[in-house]
Amino acid sequence: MSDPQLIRIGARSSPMSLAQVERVRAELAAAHPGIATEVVPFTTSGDRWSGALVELGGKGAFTRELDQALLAGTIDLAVHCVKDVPGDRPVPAGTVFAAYLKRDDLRDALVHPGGLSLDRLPAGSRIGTSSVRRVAQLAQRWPELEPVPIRGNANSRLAKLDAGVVDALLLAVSGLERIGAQDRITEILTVEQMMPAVGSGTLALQCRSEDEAVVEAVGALNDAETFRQTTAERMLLHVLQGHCNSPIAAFATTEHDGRLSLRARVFSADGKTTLDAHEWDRNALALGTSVAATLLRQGAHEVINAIPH
Ligand SMILES: NCc1[nH]cc(CCC(=O)O)c1CC(=O)O
Repeated sequence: MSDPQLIRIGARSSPMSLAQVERVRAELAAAHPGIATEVVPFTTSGDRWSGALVELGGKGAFTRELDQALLAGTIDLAVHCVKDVPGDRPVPAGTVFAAYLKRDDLRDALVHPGGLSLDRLPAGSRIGTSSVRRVAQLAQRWPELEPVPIRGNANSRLAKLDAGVVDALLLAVSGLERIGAQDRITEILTVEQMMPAVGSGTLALQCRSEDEAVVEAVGALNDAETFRQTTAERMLLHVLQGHCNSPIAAFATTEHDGRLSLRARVFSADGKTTLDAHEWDRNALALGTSVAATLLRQGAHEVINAIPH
């Protein structure tokens, strides 16, 4: 099949999103020097709304408008953080994830202007994060710290931190690297301290399924191990059927012998209950299903449904 001449890429206008699109353009240019790319800017409902995301009426606040533009044919490619893609339902009909880029750092980081770590922060320190997963893990390990809801893109959160609205921020290492703010990191949290969300650090490239030339061209950017890991993580999320307020953490890695390892935790909102599972398998779908089943046997549905949503 012949290469498409032009690929129009839909991008949210935040600095992080634009950096992600520039990475995609660079990788596409290296793989297919003959294909031109064009960036089509978007503002999604998740970007416009500064309140709690749960009030936006369902998941996909950062992906819905891009899905619609893809299906309407005004763009050919959407770049998503896998972390922002709802996991309890299939990818929208008529679209396909044609590639997962090689995963970046999947850990979370603390940004504290005074340079302290979470263990050293004084009691009552206000930690800016709206992630139920991070809030539950803060409550579990650092109950004396005070999570404070904060929204907006990472740059605006850093500006709020500098203005003294909060004392510190929890943000993804990969996101801070993408906006060139890695020098603001004061502590990188271990996966044991702060288990990452499904899809952390991974970008997915979404195309129209019928657009075979684009699917094939974009497929050249796929990283095979990231694909396996993401498949296992998203299968777990699909089987657990979490809602948008579910504190679920999970990450897959590839062992030296080629098997996948998948660790997952489900937390109660107050962090007092933690369900934990860790299994290995060569088959990503079987592994995601099995780890989810283990968590369900431990009572994951009860823990998930006890949280208002
Ligand atoms: N929730 C928003 C979001 N979605 C993806 C990233 C960063 C990149 C990633 O983890 O893949 C972020 C910011 C953050 O959590 O700090």
